[in-house]
Amino acid sequence: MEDVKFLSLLAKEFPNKQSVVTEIINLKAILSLPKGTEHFVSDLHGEYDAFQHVLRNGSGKIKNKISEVLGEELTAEEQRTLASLIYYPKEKLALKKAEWQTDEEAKTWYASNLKALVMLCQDISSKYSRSKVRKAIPKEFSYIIEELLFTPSKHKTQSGYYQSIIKNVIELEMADAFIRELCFLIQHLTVDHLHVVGDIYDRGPYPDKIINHLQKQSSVDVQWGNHDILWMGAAWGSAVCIANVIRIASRYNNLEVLEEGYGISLRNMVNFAEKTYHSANQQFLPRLTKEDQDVSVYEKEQMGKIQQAIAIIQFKLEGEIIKRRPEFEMENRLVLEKINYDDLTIELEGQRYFLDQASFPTIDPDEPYKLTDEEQELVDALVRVFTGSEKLQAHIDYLMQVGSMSLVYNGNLLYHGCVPMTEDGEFQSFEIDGQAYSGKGLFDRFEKVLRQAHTDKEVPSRYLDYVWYLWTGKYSPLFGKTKMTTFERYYILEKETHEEYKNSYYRLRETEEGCHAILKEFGLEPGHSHIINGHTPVKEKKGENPIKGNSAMIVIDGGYSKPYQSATGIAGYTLIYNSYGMELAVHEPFCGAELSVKSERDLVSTRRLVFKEDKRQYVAETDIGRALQKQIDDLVLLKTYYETKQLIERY
Ligand SMILES: O=P(O)(O)OC[C@H]1O[C@](O)(COP(=O)(O)O)[C@@H](O)[C@@H]1O
Ligand SMILES: [Mn+2]
Repeated sequence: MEDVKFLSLLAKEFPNKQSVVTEIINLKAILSLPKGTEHFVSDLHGEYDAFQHVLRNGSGKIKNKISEVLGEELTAEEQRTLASLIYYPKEKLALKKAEWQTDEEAKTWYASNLKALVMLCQDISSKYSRSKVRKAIPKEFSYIIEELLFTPSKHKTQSGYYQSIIKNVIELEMADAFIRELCFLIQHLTVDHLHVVGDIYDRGPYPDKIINHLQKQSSVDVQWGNHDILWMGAAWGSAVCIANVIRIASRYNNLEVLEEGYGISLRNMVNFAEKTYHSANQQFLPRLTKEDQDVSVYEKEQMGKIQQAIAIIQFKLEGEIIKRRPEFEMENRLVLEKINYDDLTIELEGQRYFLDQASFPTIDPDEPYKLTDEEQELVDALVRVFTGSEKLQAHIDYLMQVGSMSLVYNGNLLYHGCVPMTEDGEFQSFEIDGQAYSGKGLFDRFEKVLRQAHTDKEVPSRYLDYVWYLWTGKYSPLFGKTKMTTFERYYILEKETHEEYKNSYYRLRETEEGCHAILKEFGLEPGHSHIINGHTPVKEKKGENPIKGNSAMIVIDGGYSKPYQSATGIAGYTLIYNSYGMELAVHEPFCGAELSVKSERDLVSTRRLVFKEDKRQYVAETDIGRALQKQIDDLVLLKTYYETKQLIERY
């Protein structure tokens, strides 16, 4: 019965045998195209410019293509110049223009570069169906680009057809705009699908711009990271998530993203901090990068006071949650009640520590977690502005739409943090609403929790406590450490108290056995499948290897976050998976678009092969291919139906 219903629906779209046959031919042609290129990035942490750069050069893939297609016609230097033109067409054209002495020189340059771009575009687009390429071509030049890409080239080349189009583009002074569009088309077509393995937010200046950019891309998915969760919770009205968001923004001199990016005024916050804290403890001063040289002493002090004021609010709000949620087992984070407010010391795990530069003007030692009236007012107002920011809501809605806790895509498993494990390699269980979950089940249950908190957003959802747990709880698949020692790092000089011990997962993932157990848990066959993991910066400098478990896992924490680059020694990794196999690209710190264009460096230092396919992969072997095959099977059924009907009608 269901089948009949389905076929009659399908028949509405394909009303006769001819239309069915045409569609089957079309779909079968797509199945025989090479598998599209997947690009994996992670831990972008607001570094929009560096992220843009990686997208523009396709993690080094564009340079590869140039050498493949034009290696015999262009010198190495010419190839570098062409690559840099493709990454930054506007900037490169401006530089070139300043170099030309005569019109002739300009014309020759335009002619040869346009020819090279067209050849490249032809090659790259040959991997896609015509309709897909057509959708990617900018309207303004669609006719010319389609002519150049789709007309069989042999005799057109001979007859001077291409040359004539190119000549006219130059003479009609359309060359600049045309070059720009061709370059963007090449960038766009080089990668078919983008995976963002979490942590778009925090530490860097422009997470909002990253999301704006992702929204414009056609094929993207996101695996939520712990920092993204914080912003989700904040958008849904979790006061404790809001406090963390503001604390981290002031810690990294990024309050602008709140004020300008999301229209969230912090005026009351600033006033409160200035009035309540007379000077900032050194540990609360912002962590600045090279770009922040012009921040004045006054501004630093002010950010320090904000960080301090909001950190205390955060510790109080955390205390309330920990008390009402004993199942979170976070009593060790009830720090404010462990303080001796007379001599400013704290007892942690049987040891007494002095609190450095501490002052707690808003804490009542008898009720340390109680917000003062002023703090309460401030928090209520912040919840109103966060939940009222349309832009923030739109960005978080988008993350909910394209995101998930984990993803299985073309046989690979993607997630940001970890699959919590016990010391002896079992999947760690955690109770949600009184029921225990572990492994994949835990991921799925947490995803449900988040979707519930998202739809509940009119009333502060009771699930918000779990949203915060995902940020910081010891069995959170997005955190993966025993505790977050924020308090200790602000107030205690003894470094041993700052230690955050990693879940056994991080030891077990080094082994093939550990990785295989995870793959199986998520329904994948060890062997061909890989785990793509973000979250922990790989310290290359100390000899750590991003490829783990005998190549079953690749950790691609991008290391985009500038303050973390001194620890990793590089600017992180990205991964490319195309029809020939999987390759890891190692990036150098981004030096800014201007310098990159001038020096013609693409900043991909090395590439490492993760694995090579035995034979080239085609769309038929991908998830999309399998879905298309299912459509073909249905259409074949419909075709048989039309044929049978014809026969019956005939006799
Ligand atoms: O470097 P900061 O700003 O002090 O942040 C450190 C905190 O960030 C975390 O590493 C979480 O952030 P990541 O997801 O980027 O690792 C915590 O474990 C740690 O307490
Ligand atoms: Mn993370």
